[in-house]
Amino acid sequence: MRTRPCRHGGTTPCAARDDRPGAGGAPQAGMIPLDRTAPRLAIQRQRPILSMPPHPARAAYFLDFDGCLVALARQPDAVVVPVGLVALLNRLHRRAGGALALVSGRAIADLVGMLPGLVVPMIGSHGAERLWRRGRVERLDIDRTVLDRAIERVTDVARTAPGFLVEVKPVAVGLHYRADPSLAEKAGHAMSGIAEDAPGFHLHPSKQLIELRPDGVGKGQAVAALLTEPPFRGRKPVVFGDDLTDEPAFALANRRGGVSVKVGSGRTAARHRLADPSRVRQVLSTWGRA
Ligand SMILES: O=P(O)(O)OC[C@H]1O[C@H](O[C@H]2O[C@H](CO)[C@@H](O)[C@H](O)[C@H]2O)[C@H](O)[C@@H](O)[C@@H]1O
Repeated sequence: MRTRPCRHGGTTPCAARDDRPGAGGAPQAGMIPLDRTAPRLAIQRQRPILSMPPHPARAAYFLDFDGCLVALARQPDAVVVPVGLVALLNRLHRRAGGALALVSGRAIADLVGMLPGLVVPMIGSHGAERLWRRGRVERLDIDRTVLDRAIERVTDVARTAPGFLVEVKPVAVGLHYRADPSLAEKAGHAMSGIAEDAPGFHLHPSKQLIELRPDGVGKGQAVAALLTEPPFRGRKPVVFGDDLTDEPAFALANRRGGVSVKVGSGRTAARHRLADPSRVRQVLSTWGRA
């Protein structure tokens, strides 16, 4: 294993790879299966997103980060935040009367570090963390002993191949294999074994990453909870995301008569699709000025 640490405590060399579900994000042996109930890709039935943008006074925006607002990178700390992204988000947040939140799988500390000056509420670690106002992170209580033991074991697995990278979060741990997608199956088996000895946690497959995260968290629940509180309450959810973790939030937006937007290719329950993060930023920028 190479010993260049990433900011999350992991080590590995990485290279950008294909991120379509099925190209590393698809279930591998030992991994949680994809949601088979999600509709097949049906671009022709998806509506153009700008035809009827929701009025910012009636919308509540929930925005995913990696692969949605910013392009995916070879490893978590190699992501490039485009100039103007923070200003764009702050502007739309203002236009929406504060009803805009980042909803990410990342740790909040990571998001805060990458987005200096951002004033919007944040959901982190797939819903296990929340930053309502800058400076105070609410975090789910977990069994620290269980997680620490799992982190040790995931780190041991990562030592077996240079293509692995461990991401340690305050309440979760992830094993990345973007540098070597052929490690998907090995990662799946190893993480399944670790999850068996981690009561209170479950596996969550992501893009060339498998995470062990606390039970009961997910973006669907996180968005539903925010929608019970002002300034989100009573508004139509507008959800943007690119990954499996975003699907429950898409489904919620659909149920509540909101807008769901999948970024990139792959099966989804979302009713709209945009090609990539640069299109997402264009659309949000237009909405922020409208
Ligand atoms: O919910 P998100 O904001 O999309 O976060 C999901 C995970 O994103 C990060 O991993 C992904 O992006 C990395 C950087 O582009 C990439 O190297 C990796 O392969 C992707 O899986 C992040 O590191 C995770 O903590 C998030 O859960």
